[in-house]
Amino acid sequence: MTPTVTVRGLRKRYGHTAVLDGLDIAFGAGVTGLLGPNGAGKTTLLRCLATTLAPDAGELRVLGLDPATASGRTGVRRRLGYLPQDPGFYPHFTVFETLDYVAILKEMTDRRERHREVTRVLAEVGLADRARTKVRKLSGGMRQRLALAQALLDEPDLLVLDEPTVGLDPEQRLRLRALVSRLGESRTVLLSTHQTEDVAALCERVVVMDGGRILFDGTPAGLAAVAAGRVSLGDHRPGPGALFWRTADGRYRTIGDTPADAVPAEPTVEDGYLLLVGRTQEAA
Ligand SMILES: Nc1ncnc2c1ncn2[C@@H]1O[C@H](COP(=O)(O)OP(=O)(O)OP(=O)(O)O)[C@@H](O)[C@H]1O
Repeated sequence: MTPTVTVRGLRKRYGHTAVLDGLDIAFGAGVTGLLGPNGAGKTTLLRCLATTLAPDAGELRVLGLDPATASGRTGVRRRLGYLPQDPGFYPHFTVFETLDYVAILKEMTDRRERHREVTRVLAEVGLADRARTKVRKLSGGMRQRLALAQALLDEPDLLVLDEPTVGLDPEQRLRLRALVSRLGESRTVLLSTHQTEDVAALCERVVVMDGGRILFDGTPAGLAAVAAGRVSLGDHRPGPGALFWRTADGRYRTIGDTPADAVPAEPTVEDGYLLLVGRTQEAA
């Protein structure tokens, strides 16, 4: 892998809490998913890469540039598409005006070319028929698609997407998967999510973070394999302390020690993630 993004010894703390605790990692072309519980440090890492937050210590190289310098930050921003967790839009702008405004900030000076690009990204996210709608009239899922559209403007080399599937209906989620996987064929896409199905379906690499550290870095199949031999299906309710739920066919699916009458089941990415994160939370 030729790294597009390199992170060495990255540290960030708020007050006495170390949110990123000496992180070392590199990312190359393709789609990488970041998983981790609330507060794990995913957004903090993505914000450092997107140059909206300065780390306390450590080295970053993003697209060959150093975000610690003013010229490096400008260079990264020119080639970056960033979907922040909480994008602030002007409610009285229309969808088209919002994207046109971001495109101007991205230095797209030719009006005709810029409008063509806005039209293209609107079609990519299925909002072409909403171009004249005011942002305040959009549904939550439509607003999320608008946020994604602004990240796609001007074909960025690096896409940083913080929880891109939040609020999307199943059809739009599928559409986003198709779009992101296509982009990942030639670019670096980093996305954070709580949806293990999206990771399994879309990401060739998954990184699990907790407490500002990396717990796992590998393929979705490798993360599922963390739970190999520790997932089972049984007809009887497991004892207290077990992590289980009743499935649609009335059987009990248990993650962890196999109850006496249960049979092994195929582990999923979610099972591996739950075991990994559960173990560290028990140890904490
Ligand atoms: N501006 C801030 N001031 C103080 N603490 C902050 C700030 N931003 C983040 N934090 C804290 O840093 C920690 C990591 O937050 P971060 O948003 O990076 O986590 P996350 O993995 O993205 O979580 P989530 O899945 O909930 O989005 C949390 O404990 C959070 O409360």
